[in-house]
Amino acid sequence: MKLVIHPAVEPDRLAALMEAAPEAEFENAADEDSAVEAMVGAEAVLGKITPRMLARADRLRWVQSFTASLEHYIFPELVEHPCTLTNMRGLFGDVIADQVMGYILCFARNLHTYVRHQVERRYEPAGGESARVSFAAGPGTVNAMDRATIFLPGATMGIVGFGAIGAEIARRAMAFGITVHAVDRFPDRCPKLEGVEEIWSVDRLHSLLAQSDFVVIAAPHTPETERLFDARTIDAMRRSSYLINVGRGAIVVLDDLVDALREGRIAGAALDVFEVEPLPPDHPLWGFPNVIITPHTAGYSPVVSPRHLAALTANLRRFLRGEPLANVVEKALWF
Ligand SMILES: NC(=O)C1=CN([C@@H]2O[C@H](COP(=O)(O)OP(=O)(O)OC[C@H]3O[C@@H](n4cnc5c(N)ncnc54)[C@H](O)[C@@H]3O)[C@@H](O)[C@H]2O)C=CC1
Ligand SMILES: O=C(O)C(=O)CO
Repeated sequence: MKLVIHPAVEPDRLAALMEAAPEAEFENAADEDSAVEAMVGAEAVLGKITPRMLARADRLRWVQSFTASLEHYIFPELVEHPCTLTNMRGLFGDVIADQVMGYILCFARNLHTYVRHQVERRYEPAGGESARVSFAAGPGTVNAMDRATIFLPGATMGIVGFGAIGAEIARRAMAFGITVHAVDRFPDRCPKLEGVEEIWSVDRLHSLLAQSDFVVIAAPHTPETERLFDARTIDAMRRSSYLINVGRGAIVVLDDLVDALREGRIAGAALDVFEVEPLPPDHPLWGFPNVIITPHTAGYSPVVSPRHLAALTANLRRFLRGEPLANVVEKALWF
């Protein structure tokens, strides 16, 4: 059986795939032209298939993407084609959830502000010296402390997209005492997690936003989620709440977010993904002290590469044995 890998993987990865499927013939295609050449007779593509590759396919039955998200993979002919498409959902849940809790702890305890202060050798409470607490100073000072911090066991989180990542975020948030709600395209298919208040359908997004101190986007970029967080949606959030996006950049309209931040219509944001990546150096988002920017690295961890290879080889074995594949996606939902 012939399989095309595109783009080509490292020799150690190829060796692991060959070991998992000694009976298969692998074409580790260095570029699109060689991948197109190799498509005749190929029954599977591991990685990215392009329209030119698909046009040459005569025996294709399976495409396994190397990523969880599919917006750069999917095109009309692939949606129409009878091959099965599988993705890499589920590899990143715990890793990305740790990063989300990192953002939340920064906002709750002002750690991002103190890191900036440290660069300036500035020994001062977030919110200025007037926010320093002295219990001898009488009423009012405690209010200043209240304004500068968030007590997590009293906080609420709204998760948009309650899949593998969303569920792990919820698990950690609940361990900090945060009350968690969510919306999802398919509430009935979501992981069942004790303690999560409710998982609503997406038509209740605005109710979710109205009651959340932290709004976390962990959904894919699909036609339904593209530009979902525009000015109208952002305005449904509380003025005191923070927007966190670890899903995909195209879900949040950055110009609208910048306007909301400028006008104090939300408290801040933490973003790992952007409409345009890399985020240009002159983008206004860089200038906000209440914004944390990470360069699409929320999924980085030493555990991810071994998990990726294990998921790939496991699905490859299933395919060769004719067993049902893991992480089959409904192509039409993505286009
Ligand atoms: N920042 C990063 O480095 C990474 C980001 N991601 C992003 O996270 C996304 C989710 O990954 P997983 O949790 O592993 O996938 P998953 O498939 O387990 O979860 C996605 C969830 O979003 C839901 N969903 C789909 N359309 C929706 C909509 N219109 N509104 C609300 N929910 C909707 C799905 O029903 C599903 O429950 C990926 O598609 C990718 O875009 C994934 C890996 C790394
Ligand atoms: O797999 C994905 O979708 C990613 O974003 C990996 O970083």
